[in-house]
Amino acid sequence: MSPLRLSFVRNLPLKRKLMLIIMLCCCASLLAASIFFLTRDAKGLYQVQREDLVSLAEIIGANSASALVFDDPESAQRTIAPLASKRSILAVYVLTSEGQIMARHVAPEAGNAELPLERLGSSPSPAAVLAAVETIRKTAEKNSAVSGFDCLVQPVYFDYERVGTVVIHADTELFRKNLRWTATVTLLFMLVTVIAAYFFSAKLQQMISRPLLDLLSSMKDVSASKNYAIRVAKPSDDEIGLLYDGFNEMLSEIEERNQILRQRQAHLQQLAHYDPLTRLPNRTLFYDRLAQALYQAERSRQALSVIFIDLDHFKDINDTLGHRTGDLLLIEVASRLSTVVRSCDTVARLGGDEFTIFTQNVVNAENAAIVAAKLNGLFAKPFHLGESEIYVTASIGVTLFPHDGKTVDELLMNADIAMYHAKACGKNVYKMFDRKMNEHATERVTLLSDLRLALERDEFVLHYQPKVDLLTGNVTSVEALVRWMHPRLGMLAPDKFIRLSEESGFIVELTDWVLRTACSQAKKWQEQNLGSVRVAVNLSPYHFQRQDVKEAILSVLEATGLEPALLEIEITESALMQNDEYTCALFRELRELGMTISVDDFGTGYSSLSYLHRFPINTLKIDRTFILNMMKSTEDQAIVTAIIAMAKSLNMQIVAEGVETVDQLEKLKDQGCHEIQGFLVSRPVAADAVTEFFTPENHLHQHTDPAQPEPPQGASPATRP
Ligand SMILES: Nc1nc2c(ncn2[C@@H]2O[C@H](COP(=O)(O)O[C@H]3[C@@H](O)[C@H](n4cnc5c(=O)[nH]c(N)nc54)O[C@@H]3COP(=O)(O)O)[C@@H](O)[C@H]2O)c(=O)[nH]1
Repeated sequence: MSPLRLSFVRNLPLKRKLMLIIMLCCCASLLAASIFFLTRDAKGLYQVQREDLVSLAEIIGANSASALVFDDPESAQRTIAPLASKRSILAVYVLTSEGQIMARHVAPEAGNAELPLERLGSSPSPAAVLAAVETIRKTAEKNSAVSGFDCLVQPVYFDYERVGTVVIHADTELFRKNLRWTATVTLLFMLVTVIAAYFFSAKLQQMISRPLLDLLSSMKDVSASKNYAIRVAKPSDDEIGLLYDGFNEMLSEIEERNQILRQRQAHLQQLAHYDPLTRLPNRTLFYDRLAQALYQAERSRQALSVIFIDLDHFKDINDTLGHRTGDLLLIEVASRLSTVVRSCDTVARLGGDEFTIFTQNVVNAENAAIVAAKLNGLFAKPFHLGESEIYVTASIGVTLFPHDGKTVDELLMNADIAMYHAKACGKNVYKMFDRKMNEHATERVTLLSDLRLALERDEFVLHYQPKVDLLTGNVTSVEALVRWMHPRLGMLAPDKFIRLSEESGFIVELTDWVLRTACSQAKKWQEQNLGSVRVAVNLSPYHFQRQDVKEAILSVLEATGLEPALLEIEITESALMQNDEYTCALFRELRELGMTISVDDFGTGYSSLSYLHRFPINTLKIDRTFILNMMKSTEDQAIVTAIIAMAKSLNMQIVAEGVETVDQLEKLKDQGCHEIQGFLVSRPVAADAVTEFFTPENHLHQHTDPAQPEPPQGASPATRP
């Protein structure tokens, strides 16, 4: 079959295909059966006719044998005369063995038939007769029943000797009639059977195709409705039933996968839009909601406030009490913040300890300030975090739409700027945004870009402040304190740029510079025969985020040639607690190399006695706020006493920072403090002025005036009486 036909069949609907197959099979088998039976019937009919002819010929032969022997044509003619009444016999000839026709009977109906012996004429020659008889015999052997007549050549014997031949021509009409009848019946039977087969196959194809079509329609339903909970009822237990089972199983699997996908999608949605720790909306969702709220507010001409909240000293809490406590604090803060706002407002966590809120339908700035004050009040009560109870404050910045800004970015930036101002104002307050604040922010950005160039331009300078032994009055070491000679703003103190350096990551480069400059200066002093002047360098907590602090310090020592024993590392209490395993190991190594490790601003952090004990620390420097207040506050006095006692019990050296008055000095002496540092001795001075600390006349006992200003670079310590 051509490929075109095949594809035509292949593309037929299933029920047509089934019908076609059934009908083809049925017709083919009927045809084969009909041909078989028709052939068999034809053969049988022909056989009967032949047998009749043979027995007739034998009878004629037997009766005409004596007539042939005795050459009696009349007797032979009489023998065949009764055949005239037999309509099926067309002609009968009795021939002598020499070829003479002794008797003949030709029926009138034989006129149409081309009888061979009749074609020879009325007196044929014996040879022609014999030749014609031979032809008839050969024809008879071929069973030529369809040539219009049948013939038979039968030899006649007398005493086992052939005496003649009987030739019979019979009419085959009856045979053909019978055959036609059989064929007609067969055809009719075929027709009836085909019709029956058609109806039967129609039923059968329905049995097969209906469930398949039903399944197909269910599939379409599922596909259109996307309802994978649909199940199809199995019509039977055969292969089609299995197909239904398979379909149902597939739906169950899709449903199950969809369920998982939905869960994952919901989870992703949650992750994409919510902060996993506090479950508050995250930055993305906050931006989105704020954008929508701004759109609404603009249409309804209403005001809206955006509030930025940043926890004060959150890093210290994280570093000292651990990240778990930090997390608990954030969760608790989130829950407190949510109590203040209405359901139409949004509280979000932007990241770290930064929270944002927007409140809708704000009547005026006072209204927004009330909310900010309420938020501020949330931090008045302590936070119970596991076993700890701590007080935490927050700095809050508030900005208003449309007054301060119109876009999400603008408003968030303003609220952030206002929050920074709240921090700068001593923290634990809220500040309403003011356009002037922008100028400060711009200044900050300018300062940051200046900062990056300052190293190249050699704008940093170190001042040194001495620490004096209270027993001997001698200077034990000098602390290197950086200053920035800003080309436009003049001499800037570290509090103007250290935090900015830390936030921008510049602190690493700056600390490297301070370390290198301080060490090479200390080496110079040594070479100037001032003796061994130990120099103390402040390391920022951010500096410890690099893992090669030790290598950086050693390479500076190697480059400058300073002995490790002449270097003191100062680190704040909060930095000490951060990354404690690493810091502890680092300090141990630095101490083993001979360096001194001091903890700066001690008392402001949260370190416990047991915690401190684990660190290889040489010196504790009591924060200057305690020294400043110790004369008027018994509490601060008690803290100073406790710190001194604790340090002594841990065999640590004690330095009191910020000593400005003789009273403070005397008190500290009484308490058994080892060293002091402060304006009473000297303000930080330029490197050249340091030499004076080491002359005998510049002894502690001569220092009296704490109020002198910080001297210009190169000036000598102004504290000498
Ligand atoms: N990471 C780094 N931090 C540094 C570096 N240089 C300084 N700093 C830190 O900056 C903070 C401010 O320092 P500074 O303005 O230099 O102030 C120091 C002294 O001037 C001041 N001081 C000393 N005595 C008195 C006093 O009697 N009264 C008074 N009101 N102030 C006084 O204290 C500062 C030194 O303090 P400390 O470091 O805690 O010993 C300051 O925290 C510096 O640490 C740097 O290179 N890297």
